[in-house]
Amino acid sequence: MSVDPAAAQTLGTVRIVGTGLLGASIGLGLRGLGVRVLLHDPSPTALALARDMGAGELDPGDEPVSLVVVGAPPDVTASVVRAELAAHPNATVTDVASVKGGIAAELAGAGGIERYAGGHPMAGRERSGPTAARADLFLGRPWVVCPSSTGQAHERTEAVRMLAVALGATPVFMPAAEHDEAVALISHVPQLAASLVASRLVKASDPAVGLAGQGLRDVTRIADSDPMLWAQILSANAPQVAGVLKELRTDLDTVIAALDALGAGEAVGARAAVAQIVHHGREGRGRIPGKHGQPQTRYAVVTALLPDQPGQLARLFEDIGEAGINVEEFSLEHSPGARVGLGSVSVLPAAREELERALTERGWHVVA
Ligand SMILES: NC(=O)C1=CN([C@@H]2O[C@H](COP(=O)(O)OP(=O)(O)OC[C@H]3O[C@@H](n4cnc5c(N)ncnc54)[C@H](O)[C@@H]3O)[C@@H](O)[C@H]2O)C=CC1
Ligand SMILES: O=C(O)C(=O)Cc1ccc(O)cc1
Repeated sequence: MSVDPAAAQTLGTVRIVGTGLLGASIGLGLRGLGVRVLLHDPSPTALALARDMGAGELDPGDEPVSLVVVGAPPDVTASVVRAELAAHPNATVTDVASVKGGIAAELAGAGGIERYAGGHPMAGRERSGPTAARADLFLGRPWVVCPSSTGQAHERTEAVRMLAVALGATPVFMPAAEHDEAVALISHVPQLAASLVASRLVKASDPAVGLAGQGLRDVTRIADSDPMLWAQILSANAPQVAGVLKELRTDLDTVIAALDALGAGEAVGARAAVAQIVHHGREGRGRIPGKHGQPQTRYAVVTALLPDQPGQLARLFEDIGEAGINVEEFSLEHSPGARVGLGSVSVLPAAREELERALTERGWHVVA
């Protein structure tokens, strides 16, 4: 999946209201395709940062726009959409809020509602604000489009579909209620599960936490998310999320009962119950689209062992630079007290072999 300059050309001038992670990422992606992007945010800092990052220009306020994208927090999205519909009487207005049903209900009967089609790119990060924005955030990701009525004019939903296609996403048309049920299961409960598991660590002993490996990091990655944003998302989708959690509670009760039985020595059937949960988990994970349930790989990752000594990171980057390879992303995994860290260098897939060879030649231990 790649960006689509032809789709971008159909968009006309795009106004982005709310220039945080999502708004600035959309701006960056569209600017890269030559679209005129006008930015607005009540926070002067968020606005200036998005402009400085190249997400668009400050909206002078007197230019006609074809499409307005609202990237504001969920709890103000409906009122911002309403104001944008009124201020831009010919524009299509869309938003990117994570929950759609409440916004659709709040907007029922609003002036110009026939020009609004909600959206939700299924792409994000655990960081917020324009400095976390990236033009390639939406590549290969679903982008849900929720028409505001069954008979909505094609040109309105088409404008939102083209926005998604331009940014390399896959548009998926879905009614708001169906969307909200789905995201409770695939996004909101996983967020809570990550937060609940990570919360168990707060009072854990240092030696226990020191044993942490990649499994714990994988399971808790999104526990780093913004509490304010998630309080809004979870409250906007409360009944749907609670429904999934109740099913989860039934499963939890089954595992707890089995483990209690094992602990008490009355173990007939208990091992089977535990194995069944793990088996079902494998079955469920197998249903996640993408290779082995992983998100589509944009970059190849080469991991090198880094001795825990001053200057090693600088030496690694110098060696990569000398090899003429561009680093797209970098992460360092290092457990306190460990004598080595793992430096993961993300590069374009075509550069992977060359990087492995260059690092090995320069004495680095590249981890398979
Ligand atoms: N963070 C994520 O991973 C994802 C978030 N979303 C949705 O995208 C929307 C934006 O989220 P983020 O970009 O992560 O948040 P963010 O916190 O990075 O950005 C939100 C921006 O909206 C601005 N804002 C606040 N009140 C406003 C108002 N009344 N009018 C206009 N702008 C206002 C803020 O100043 C800030 O710059 C939310 O509705 C969220 O549900 C959707 C997909 C993924
Ligand atoms: O980081 C991830 O994997 C996410 O799933 C991020 C995310 C957060 C909120 C959304 O509404 C959509 C996507």
